Amino acid sequence: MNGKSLLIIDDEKKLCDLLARILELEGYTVYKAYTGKEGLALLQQHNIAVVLCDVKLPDYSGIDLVALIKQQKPQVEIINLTAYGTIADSVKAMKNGAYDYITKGDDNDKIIPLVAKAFEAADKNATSKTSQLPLPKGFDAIIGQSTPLLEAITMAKKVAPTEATVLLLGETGTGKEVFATAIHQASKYATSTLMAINCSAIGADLLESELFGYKKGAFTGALQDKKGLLEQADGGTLFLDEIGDMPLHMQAKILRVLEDGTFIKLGDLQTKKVNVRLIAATHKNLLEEVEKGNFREDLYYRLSVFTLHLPKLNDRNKDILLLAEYFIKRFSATAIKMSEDFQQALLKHNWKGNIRELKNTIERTLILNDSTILESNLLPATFNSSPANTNANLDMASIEVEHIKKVLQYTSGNKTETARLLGIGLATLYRKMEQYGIPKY
Ligand SMILES: Nc1ncnc2c1ncn2[C@@H]1O[C@H](COP(=O)(O)OP(=O)(O)OP(=O)(O)O)[C@@H](O)[C@H]1O
Repeated sequence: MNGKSLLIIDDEKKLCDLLARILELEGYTVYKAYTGKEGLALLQQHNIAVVLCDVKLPDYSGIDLVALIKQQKPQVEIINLTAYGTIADSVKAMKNGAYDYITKGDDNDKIIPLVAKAFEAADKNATSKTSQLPLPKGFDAIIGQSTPLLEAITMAKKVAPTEATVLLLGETGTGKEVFATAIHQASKYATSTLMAINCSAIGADLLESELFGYKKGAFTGALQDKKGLLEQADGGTLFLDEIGDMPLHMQAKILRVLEDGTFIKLGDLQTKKVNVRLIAATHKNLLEEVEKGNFREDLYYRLSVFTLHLPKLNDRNKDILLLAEYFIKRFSATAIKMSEDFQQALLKHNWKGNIRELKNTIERTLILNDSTILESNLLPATFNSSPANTNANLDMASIEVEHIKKVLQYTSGNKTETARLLGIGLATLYRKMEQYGIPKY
């Protein structure tokens, strides 16, 4: 036994048992589940680091399940098992954070090394949680000194100790979740938990059962009663990210929670009451969504009592270098400075992905960097307007190969993470790996 635990979720019992035997012989402790629900329950009960999961399960789509597992246990790595014809689904699942996928029957010899790699990545996830710098908490985690950001912080500090619902508006990567966490931590609800869910990441049915919970027998596969996030957050805060994507019928249920704290579990007849503070966020213009009929007007007015607008990074230029320095310290153990050119390139860039993009850019640059000074040539091509090396395509290709390999090594072969750091789509990464003959692991 190597003491490492994994979970196989597959409704094809024979295949599930066979895989379990193969992996047990490798020394893993293997848990088996034939439905998504059983799998989720086992994940809560045991210290499981890697999940092998069928893409098509009787009660869940594997794509939704990946998002859900990643949301509940971000350190866990998931390998999808696909049949021919469902590879497109697997690529979607990887976008939701799956580690990799493997074709059933065809790839048996690949399973063992892939599982070993996934365990390495899961270990890394677990340890990276405790990075060199102790992570600042609450409002201290919000880095920046620009006027629009300081104004947002002042407002957030005022509303935090109250019971008011807060609506956070801002483009992707502007720090809505960071603000929601800070508000929770500075509130009386901080003695209980902050539960968060992204309403756009999972399908409508799953979102409903995750939020409101269900009674045993409410639908096929509801084998036992399940508490929803609302109940789990009782006494604490529920953060509804991307609320603009919540289906209309669920908006009605959320409105009721806001009005009197009550809701009904799926398959239940009785009303439950909770004391939960709601924080919602969206990058959408909710008024426009109201006009289009996609968002309830009454919920909009209920939510927008206290609205906080988070500024785009380009509207807070003063913070770009401050944030860059902060991320350098977080990601690097040694003292590293930015050259003047590097700083200018950061200041001139159009940060469409806002702080998330800046954070990823710094992380990527540090991987490539071998010196104590970050130079602008380490930045992706979109940052440098200087004429590119026109010498030969071959050179560019070999640089690209080296770069992809370096990042793959850094992420222990995690393709989703690699694509994220490279700033390209997953399908593009796969295409490039195939084109350049870069081994999958
Ligand atoms: N002011 C800040 N100081 C330090 N880090 C920040 C700040 N704002 C955001 N970040 C970091 O940037 C990344 C994106 O932030 P966050 O997830 O809060 O954005 P978001 O607006 O919720 O994005 P999305 O709408 O895509 O969910 C996170 O890694 C977060 O830690």
